This record gives sequence, structure tokens and C-alpha cells, in this order.
Amino acid sequence: MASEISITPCGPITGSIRPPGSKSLTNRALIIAALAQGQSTLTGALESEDTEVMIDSLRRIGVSISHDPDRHTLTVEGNGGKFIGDNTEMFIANSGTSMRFLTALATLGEGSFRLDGIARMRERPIGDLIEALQQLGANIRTEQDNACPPVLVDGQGLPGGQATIAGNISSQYLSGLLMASPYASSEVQLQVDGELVSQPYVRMTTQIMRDFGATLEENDGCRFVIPGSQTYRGREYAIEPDASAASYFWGAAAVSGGKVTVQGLSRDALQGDVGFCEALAQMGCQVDYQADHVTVTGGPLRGINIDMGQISDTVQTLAAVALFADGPTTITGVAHNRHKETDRIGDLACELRKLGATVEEFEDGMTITPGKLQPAQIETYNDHRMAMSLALVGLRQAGIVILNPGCTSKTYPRYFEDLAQLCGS
Ligand SMILES: O=C(O)C1=C[C@@H](OP(=O)(O)O)[C@@H](O)[C@H](O)C1
Ligand SMILES: C=C(OP(=O)(O)O)C(=O)O
Repeated sequence: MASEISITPCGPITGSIRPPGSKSLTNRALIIAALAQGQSTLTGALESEDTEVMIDSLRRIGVSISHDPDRHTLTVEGNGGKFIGDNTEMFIANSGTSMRFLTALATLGEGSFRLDGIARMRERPIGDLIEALQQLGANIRTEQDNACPPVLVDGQGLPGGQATIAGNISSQYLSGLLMASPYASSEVQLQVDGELVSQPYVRMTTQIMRDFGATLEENDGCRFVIPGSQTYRGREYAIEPDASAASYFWGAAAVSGGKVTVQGLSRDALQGDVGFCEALAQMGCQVDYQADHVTVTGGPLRGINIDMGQISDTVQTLAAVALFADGPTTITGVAHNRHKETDRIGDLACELRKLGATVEEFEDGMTITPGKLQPAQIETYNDHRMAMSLALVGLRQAGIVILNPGCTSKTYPRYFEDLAQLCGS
């Protein structure tokens, strides 16, 4: 892809789109199908860097996965939780889900595994997950003394027992532990210590575990009991379109004063990020939820105060929309966004200021006061969501250039083509 892309302003956007499959569901389904007894067919799967590194890593530990790109289908031959490592290297680029879920999975195997990624992945914390796995009897550590990848696992199967897990940095630790736990030799009891961010992803995890036949008990969303020596059962599984990706198209309706329908999602979707529509409703958009699609109609936008701790992947989308509101928007509850593909508070504030906004940054969020919009070259920090969200500003303001647009390949390689098609250009 070109080293930059200029966004062409357009009028109110009217259209309908089905985004690619959910990253979170595809990577969960791959982990669970790999562990299962029997074959699984995953339809509507995401094909992007984050799922490719997951597939590549699972193949390296002996899981057979075939891909039919025409049908967006992955067929996985589950190996019943029997993995042999022999200094097996897994390269995970910058996929947080893959790093955290595969770290937990590797402790179920026999032998040695090393999990590594790009430079930014080596700055993304994983210490809390390592400590919890150690409490369950795993022989695991980080290569450096910094609680970040590379991760080294010397697997002898996971004994099980009790562990506490911190939930304030990432919910992915808990999700990884949960998905691996049915394959521990004995019962696993997990207690979340303190705050749990991104809770809807944990509900997604427990739901998909049950969908593949696992049993677990759950109390107040912070205590889990998972009987050991279980097996997932392979099955056919349909993956929802990605709700975080959908936020850009709903956002496009909001900023352009148009009407956009996203197919394949509903209020009852497994993905919490459908909740982004409620944020748009608070800002003045109309939202129509149907059983298999959700339509957002833009209108005059007002600034809001909102805790986005449960829908943090949509913070950048909301920030782009906030630039078109009649007053300030305050976003809180997302301190954990500083540990993602980039510092999604500090770096986002910097790009919003370039666009003409006044931004007051705090530890867990920011207040965005819209100003006169101005042309800008947007730095993406190799963060797909920075590119996808701030492109929306270019639908209304001339002279918006997105640098390194290829970074969307992490979750949405065809994003700019799909956006252009929706805008009718
Ligand atoms: O479990 C998941 O699939 C995810 C959880 C969230 O991460 P955190 O729990 O780190 O907020 C989210 O940002 C990420 O894109 C996907
Ligand atoms: C935070 C994200 O991804 P991950 O943590 O899976 O790398 C994201 O997709 O916005």
C-alpha cells in the first residue's frame, strides 16, 4: 500500500456494509478449536495480520488449519490439547489477543516454547498473566526482567489450583486463563483482583467456551471455577462481523450527517463494542437496532461525558466524532489504552490537536474541545485504529492525509477500499 492516503471529503453518506469477521471471536474460536476434540469449521472468520499470526503459531505446534478465502472459512483439526514444543518459536507481531491467549495455551503443552513479537509488543505488559500461570503450577517466565514479551514456557501440562489475576491492565489475561483452564489436570479457581477493564470481552470468552462444550461457574464476573480435564468439542461456528470495525462506519454516518447500516450485528451481539451506538445516541444520532443489522442516522452532535472502559477500542472513533460536536466531550475510564498498539491517550491527543481541537489529557482519558478544523498529516504510530478513526475527519475536512495507511492490515486490510466504496467514490 502507498505510504500515505488522502481522504476525499463527501456529502452525507448513505449505505450499507458488512465488515469482516470479529478479530476477538476469530482468535478465541481458533484457540478453542485447536484444543478441541474433532474438526471445527469457522465461518465468517477474519483474515488479517492478527489472525494470521495466531494461525501460524498454532500450525507451529502441530494444529492443522485450512483456509478457504472465498468463503472466509477456516477448518481446524483439533488435537485434544496435546502439544509438543521443541524450542518452538511463535512470532506474534503486535497481536495482544494472540500473545496473551497463546501464552496460556502453551502452558498446556509439553516442551519449550518462546513467544515474541515486534518492538511494540516487547513493551506491552504480560507480567500479571505470567504470575497467575505460575500460581497454577506452570513453568513460565519473561526473557527479560521487565514483565513484557518475549515469553518462555517450559511446559509439562498445567496442574491447576487457585490463582488471582489483576484485571486493570488487560482483560485478555483473564480470557487466556479461562480458555486454557478446562485442560488443566485439576480444577482451576480464578479470582480477579481489583478492577476488571473491558469486561464484555470476558463475557464473550465464557460464552464461546460454553458454545464449544466446556463447563464453568461464574460469580459476579470476578470469580470463576473451571473443572479440570475437560475437552472442547469441535463444531461449526459462525463468527459475527467485527463491531469495533463497524464503529468507523457508524461514525461515518455521524460525522457526515448520513445514514449507515451495518449488517450482521444486533444489540445482542457477543461483542460489547456494539455499545458504541449508545454513545452516538447520547451525542444526538438516531440508532435503529434490528435482529441482523444496526442503522445509525447522523444529526446535530452534542458533546458528552462518557466512561469508555468497557468499549475502549472505540475511543478513537468517538474522539473523531467529538470534533464535530457543539461542545466538549470528556472520555474517562481508559487508562489501559496507554498499553495498546500505541499510547492511545497521549498519541491520540497529539493528533487531535493537529486537527484544531483543544485537548486536556488525564491519566485515564481526555477532554476534547472542538475548534476550527484544519488540514493535517495524521501520524498513525503503526496503530490501525488511529488510521481508521481519524480518516473519518477527512470525510468533512479537506486536506486530511493518513500516513502509513497499511497499518490497518492488523485487523482490516481492505478498510480504505471499503470506506471509499461506502462513500461512493
Ligand atoms: O479480548 C479481546 O479480544 C480484546 C480485549 C481488549 O483488550 P484489553 O482487555 O486489553 O482492553 C481489546 O482492546 C482488544 O482489541 C481485544
Ligand atoms: C487493542 C487491540 O488489539 P490487541 O490488544 O489484540 O493487540 C485493538 O485491536 O484495538
